[in-house]
Amino acid sequence: MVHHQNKAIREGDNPDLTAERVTGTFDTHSMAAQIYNSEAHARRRREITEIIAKRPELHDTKPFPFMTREEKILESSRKLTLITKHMNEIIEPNNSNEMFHLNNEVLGIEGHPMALHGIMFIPALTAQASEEQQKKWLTRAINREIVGTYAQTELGHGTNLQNLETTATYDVATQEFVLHTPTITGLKWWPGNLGKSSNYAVVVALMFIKGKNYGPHTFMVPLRDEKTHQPLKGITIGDIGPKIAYNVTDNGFLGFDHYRIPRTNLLMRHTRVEPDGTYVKPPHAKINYSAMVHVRSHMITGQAIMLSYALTIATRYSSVRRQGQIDTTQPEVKVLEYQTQQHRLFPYIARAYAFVFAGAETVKLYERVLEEVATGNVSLMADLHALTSGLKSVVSHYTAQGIEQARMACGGHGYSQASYMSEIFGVAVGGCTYEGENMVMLLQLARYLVKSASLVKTGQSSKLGPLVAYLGAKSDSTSLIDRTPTTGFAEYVKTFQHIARRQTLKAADKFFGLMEKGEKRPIAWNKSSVELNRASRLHTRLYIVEAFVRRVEEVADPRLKEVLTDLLHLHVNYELLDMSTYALEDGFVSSSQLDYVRDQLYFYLAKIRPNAVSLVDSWEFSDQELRSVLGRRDGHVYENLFAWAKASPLNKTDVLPSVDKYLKPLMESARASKL
Ligand SMILES: CC(C)(COP(=O)(O)OP(=O)(O)OC[C@H]1O[C@@H](n2cnc3c(N)ncnc32)[C@H](O)[C@@H]1OP(=O)(O)O)[C@@H](O)C(=O)NCCC(=O)NCCSC(=O)CCCCCCCCCCCCCCC(=O)O
Ligand SMILES: Cc1cc2nc3c(=O)[nH]c(=O)nc-3n(C[C@H](O)[C@H](O)[C@H](O)COP(=O)(O)OP(=O)(O)OC[C@H]3O[C@@H](n4cnc5c(N)ncnc54)[C@H](O)[C@@H]3O)c2cc1C
Repeated sequence: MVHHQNKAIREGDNPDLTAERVTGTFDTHSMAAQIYNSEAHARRRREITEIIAKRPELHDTKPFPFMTREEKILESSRKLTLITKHMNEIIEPNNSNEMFHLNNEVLGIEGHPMALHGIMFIPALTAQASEEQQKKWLTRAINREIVGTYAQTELGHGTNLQNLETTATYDVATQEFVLHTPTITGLKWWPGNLGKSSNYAVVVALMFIKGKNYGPHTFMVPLRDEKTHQPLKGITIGDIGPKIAYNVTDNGFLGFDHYRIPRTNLLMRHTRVEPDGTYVKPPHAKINYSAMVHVRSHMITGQAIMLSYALTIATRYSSVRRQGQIDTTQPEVKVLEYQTQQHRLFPYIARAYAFVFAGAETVKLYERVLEEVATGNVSLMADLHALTSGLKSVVSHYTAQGIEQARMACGGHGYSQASYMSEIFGVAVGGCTYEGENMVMLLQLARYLVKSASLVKTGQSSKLGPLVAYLGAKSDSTSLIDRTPTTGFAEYVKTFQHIARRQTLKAADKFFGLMEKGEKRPIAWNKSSVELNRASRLHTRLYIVEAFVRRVEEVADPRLKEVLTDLLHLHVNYELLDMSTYALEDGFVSSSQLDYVRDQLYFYLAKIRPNAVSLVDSWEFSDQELRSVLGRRDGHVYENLFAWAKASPLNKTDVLPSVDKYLKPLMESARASKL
């Protein structure tokens, strides 16, 4: 048996796809170890996939698009129960990476009844509950004796947490907090799994003590009777209805009618309220926002994975889809031969790699900050908040764009739910909104950038943190791209730094200038906000490039290094062209340099072409995880599309009741009236 570099090759596969895999120049298992940050993790992913493949009870009973929402929820609950029961046979206990993979394989991306339990409820209790509170609730939550969510957003307010309407008013006499929803707009609205699944929630409410508003605080709140699952007295609760996607998750509404909880249900690791109502403030004003920072840190990787789902589907399909000719004397070509198709897909393949590398760095920083905050050191919280605010916005935006490009790259079949593209898009694009609407989060990063710009302007550049140190450096007079013999990325990085620095300082100038002219700070901020957000995007895109460069520098295997270097070349040239307005406007990059950048882009599209399928195969998504007929590993698309269509519920009978009831009588009466 021949050992190929691409480990996805199997006998009997579509020969067009096998031909693509044979040309791969690197070992896809080794690349998976880069993507998943260690050989051990990549291997464990494969082992988990194999275990699941052998357990039919963990497979979908029919394709998701053929199920109603109720059926999906039932099916997902069935599988969730099974994986909870057999968890220790499949994954290492409490290994969140393995749990994430297990969930993606078995439950899929549409959510499940405990989605928010894992991603926000447990992290909120871990970071914000005191040790005593953790003994009471956290172990039960981890054991899944109770199911919880994170209830913050309201019908009338999501972004602006200071204006939430849900109040938690301290009653000194009974040592209780009274939770209350004063209006319809104060109803909690959106929290995942709040509607039907959860019996507890970490609720965010404005805390009032003796008439004083202490702002948003987090409370552990029982919602439903643990035995009957009926809503408790004083609680109004339900599902908010179907959404664009993510419909297995019961996003919900919740209202409180003077609902009492003990004082000790305020999460008290960092903040306390004494029995007499004395407030002990936390070491950082935003420490209660930790569950949001948790998701923002992890969702970068989650988004990269969803982008890669779509790219795997589109790249594999483009290798088996033949349409038209390039040389009219030759047979029809694979659509992947078209430069336009490559230009549509390959830069996003590069972005997906860039995002997953940036995501890994973000999680590392998050874990460090988590440890430090637990010991009372909050010094890195602002940096982490700025970084994750920018990354969640930029990455979710390009992920949604990339998925949509991948869908269109599949032509008509991309529009069929057999491709699964619409669900992937729908779930991923939610990331532009949840955990802080993208514009709003870019503006959070802009606050940090403006402060940094002001250090530069006042000659205090030495005080800049490592993420923004480049703002204090001097630019060359022009970019040296194509003017130096170096083959590295230093000139590109310097060019991105120049662009981000110039835009940041310019936007800050605009803001400070407006204030100097007498505008109040918030008005000046609003009038500068488009320019400020441009700066935030450029800063974040620079960070992503740098994270990519750092990773490529670390890679030792020469075959991996070569293909990752090709991808990085593609990335920097594509990014620079995409932001060429900024590069050209002060003459830092000339139009002839941009011609060079364009040529480089086309060169690397062609160079990557033989590795395209191996680059997407390296993510090692199983067919079960991808849930896409077009993206099948074996490339047998057409026969399976036909089988999929035949399985459509509409094809159960030859004549639909709607035809019997309406169309037949309509046609008959039309015929009769002609007589
Ligand atoms: C930040 C706000 C916009 C404003 O908040 P405030 O009004 O309180 O701020 P102020 O104006 O008073 O002060 C600003 C000030 O505070 C600093 N700040 C703000 N936040 C933080 C923070 N978190 N840390 C540190 N500092 C912070 C800020 O920098 C300013 O400092 P300066 O004054 O010095 O400039 C706030 O209102 C806000 O955050 N709004 C957004 C609301 C929001 O995000 N809501 C989220 C609700 S929960 C939700 O949406 C859940 C969705 C979950 C969906 C499912 C997700 C599934 C994803 C799965 C991914 C898993 C993948 C795993 C993969 C893997 O890892 O393998
Ligand atoms: C799939 C999904 C899952 C969710 N899960 C949860 C959950 O589990 N728990 C939970 O509590 N919430 C959840 N949410 C809610 C989510 O966090 C909020 O919808 C999100 O934070 C945006 O807030 P908003 O809806 O109030 O938007 P708005 O703030 O009303 O945004 C509307 C528009 O106003 C703009 N805007 C608002 N404020 C400003 C500003 N200061 N400056 C400039 N522009 C501004 C925005 O950019 C946007 O264009 C979920 C939402 C979705 C879509």
